[in-house]
Amino acid sequence: MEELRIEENGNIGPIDASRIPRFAGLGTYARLPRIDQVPAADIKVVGVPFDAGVSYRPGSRFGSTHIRESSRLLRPYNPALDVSPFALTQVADAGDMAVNPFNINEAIETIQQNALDLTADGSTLVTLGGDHTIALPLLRAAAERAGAPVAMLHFDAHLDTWDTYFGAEYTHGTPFRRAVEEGILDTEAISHVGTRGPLYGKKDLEDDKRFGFGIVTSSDVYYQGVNEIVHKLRDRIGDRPLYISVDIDVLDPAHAPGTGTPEAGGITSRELLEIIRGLRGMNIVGADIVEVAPAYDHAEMTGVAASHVAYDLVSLIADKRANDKKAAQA
Ligand SMILES: N=C(N)NCCCC(=O)O
Ligand SMILES: [Zn+2]
Ligand SMILES: [Zn+2]
Repeated sequence: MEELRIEENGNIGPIDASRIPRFAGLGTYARLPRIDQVPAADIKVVGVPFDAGVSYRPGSRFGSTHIRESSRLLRPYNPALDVSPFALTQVADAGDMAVNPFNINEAIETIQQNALDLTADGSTLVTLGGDHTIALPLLRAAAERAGAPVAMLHFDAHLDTWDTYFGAEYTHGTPFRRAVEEGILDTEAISHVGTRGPLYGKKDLEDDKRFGFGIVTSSDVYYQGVNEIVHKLRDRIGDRPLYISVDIDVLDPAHAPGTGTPEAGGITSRELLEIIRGLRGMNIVGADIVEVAPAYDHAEMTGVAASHVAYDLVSLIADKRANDKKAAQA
């Protein structure tokens, strides 16, 4: 069937939902073109269906597909930011990385290499996971492309700075300890947002602090509010190259039941989106949304939340790229 797409400023956008029902046809993220349907892309949405690093419920290998399927209702104009991301930049769906489900070390190598290949043209990646293990190779690639350690905002119920599970170093609970050890994070500008729930011991927090992480807990979001938190985060990060990692379990299980390690007392999807929107103008060099496990989802709640988080991240990146381009031409 012919794909009737919206085209603006020479950018090939989503299939037009006023001419082809949004529930029809094969699903890419936001019904955007595939990478092979555009000459070049500024922003690439890519899936990493990998969940061999999980400590509890499996299933986030199906997250990338679920987020795409839950993104059919997205529309091309983002009024919260006054941005039309797909008109400002060329955004495309780069499909899924083919990652070995039986060998974590090989999977990590593949993800890092694919991320480097995809960004060789200067484009920015927004990755749909997959479990949180994948953030490590994505961060390695982001730091290599930035030519320096990167700042990071990590939205999660969990610290993910634990050391090992069953002796394994590369798991979804350990990516950010490895990243600090590898020197790929700018430890002056790294923060968790939304953490909560029981830990193994007080030492978890002591270790985490020693690595340089700041913490904005889920309770802090409740008591301080979004504006104050955005202000503090912006201050800490400034214009450093910034990687954003969003574990969907940062949301309360009431907002995102479809995840592997749910914790009560989380932030709302509104709070998460508002904090993300508050990052407008920052130098985002890559982002991921991980830990969506559709077998535990209901009515696509988790998928819709994740697809909207990706949409606001794409909007921020598109806005910044368009403004930088304008400034360079002036
Ligand atoms: N990254 C996520 N979602 N969870 C980590 C939980 C590690 C644990 O089982 O203690
Ligand atoms: Zn988590
Ligand atoms: Zn996590």
